[in-house]
Amino acid sequence: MGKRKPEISDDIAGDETQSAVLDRPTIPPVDEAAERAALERQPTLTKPPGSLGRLEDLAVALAGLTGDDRPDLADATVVVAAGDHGVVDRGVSAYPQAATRAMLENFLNGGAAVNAIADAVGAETLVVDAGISGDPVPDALAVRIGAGTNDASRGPAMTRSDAVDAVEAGVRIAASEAELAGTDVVALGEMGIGNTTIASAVTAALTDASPAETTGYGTGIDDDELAHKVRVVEDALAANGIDAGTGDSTGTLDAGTGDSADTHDALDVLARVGGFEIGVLAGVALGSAADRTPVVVDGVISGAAALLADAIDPAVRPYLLPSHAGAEPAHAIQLDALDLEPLFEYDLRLGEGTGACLALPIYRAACATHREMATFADIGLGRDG
Ligand SMILES: Cc1cc2ncn([C@H]3O[C@H](COP(=O)(O)O)[C@@H](O)[C@H]3O)c2cc1C
Ligand SMILES: O=C(O)c1cccnc1
Repeated sequence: MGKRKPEISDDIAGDETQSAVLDRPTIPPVDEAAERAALERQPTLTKPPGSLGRLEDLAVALAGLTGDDRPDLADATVVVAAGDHGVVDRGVSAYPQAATRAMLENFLNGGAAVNAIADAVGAETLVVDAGISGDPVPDALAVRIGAGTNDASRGPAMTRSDAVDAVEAGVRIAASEAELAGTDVVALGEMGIGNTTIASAVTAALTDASPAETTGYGTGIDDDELAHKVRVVEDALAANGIDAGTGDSTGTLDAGTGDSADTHDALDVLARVGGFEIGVLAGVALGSAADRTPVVVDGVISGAAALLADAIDPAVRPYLLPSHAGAEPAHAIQLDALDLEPLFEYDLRLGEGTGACLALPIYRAACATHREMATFADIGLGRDG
C-alpha cells in the first residue's frame, strides 16, 4: 500500500501483544467475600439504611477492592508525574514550556496548590520526573524516559519501547517499598505544559469522540487558539494514522508517517500521541491495582492515563476511583468511558492531583463510618424500639 515507515522508530507499531511486552504483575479480581461482608454490615450500623447515600456504596466497593471488609485509607500518596511535550512547538498552551520545570521545583519546595491540598487532607506527595526537557531536577524521583517527547502533531511522540519503559516505570514505582508500596490509596497528579493537548488526542484515539469534542481551553487560551488547538489534535491523529472519533483503528493512511496505528493497542496510542508522565501514571494505576490499592483519578490528564491503563488491562477498572468533574471536555468523556461517576464538581481546571486529593476525605469518611460506627445491637436498639 505504499506505506513508509515512521521516521522515529520502526518498532513502534511492532506486532507484540501488550501483555507480552509489559512486565507487570497480575491484577486480582475484586474480593467478593469482603464486599459481601461489608454489604451485610451496612444495615447493622446505627442509621436508617441508605441514609449515608453514596458513602455506603463507596465503603462496600472499597471493601471489595482492598479485600478488607473494614477498609482504612489512612496512608495516602499523591504521585505528581511531570513530562514535557514536543507539541508545545505548535503554540497550544497559554504558558511556556519552562513552567514545567519551574513547577516541578515548586512541588519539591512545597509551594504548589497540590502541596497545600495534600497537606490539608493528610496525603504525602511523591514528585516524579518522567521526562521533562533539559537536565534532571535534583530531588525529584527520576524515571526520565527522555528529555520531553517529540511533537505528536508531526509523527510519533515516542518509540514503542519508550512507551513500554514509561508504563513499566510506573508499575515499579507502585511496587517500590520506598515509594508507593504500603500506601492505602494513591491519587494521580501531573504537570507538563501542553499535556491537555496530548490528553485530548489520547481520548479521541481511545473513544468515539472527535478532537473538537475532546479539546478544551487548558491553561487558558482564547477561542481562536482553541480552534488552532483542535487542528493540532487532528494533525496528531492524522500524522499517526489514527482515525479521529471512531475509537477504532484505521485503514486509512495518513499524509505524515504513512503508517496506520492500532488504536486497540494502548501502548501504540501512548507511543504515538501520548506523553511520558501519562505512561508513568498508567503504570502506577496498573501496579497499584495489582496490589489492591485504590487509585483516585484527577483531571483530564490522569483521566487519559486511566483510559490507557484500562485499555491495557480492563482488570484495572474496579480500582479506578473518580474524584471531580473537571472543566476540560475530554474529562466527562473519559469518566463516561470508564463508567465513573464523579463525586463533585468544583470548576477545577488545574490538574497536579488537586481534585484527586480533595476527594480523599470523602473516601476516608466512607471507610470511617463503615468501620467505626456502633451497630444497633451495640446500643440495644431494634426497629421496634
Ligand atoms: C503555573 C502552572 C501550574 C500548573 N499546574 C498544573 N498545570 C496544568 O497545566 C498544564 C496543562 O495545560 P496546557 O495543556 O494548557 O499547557 C499541565 O502542566 C497541567 O498540570 C499548571 C499550569 C501552569 C501554567
Ligand atoms: O482539568 C484538568 O485536569 C486541567 C485543565 C487545565 C490544565 N491542566 C489540567
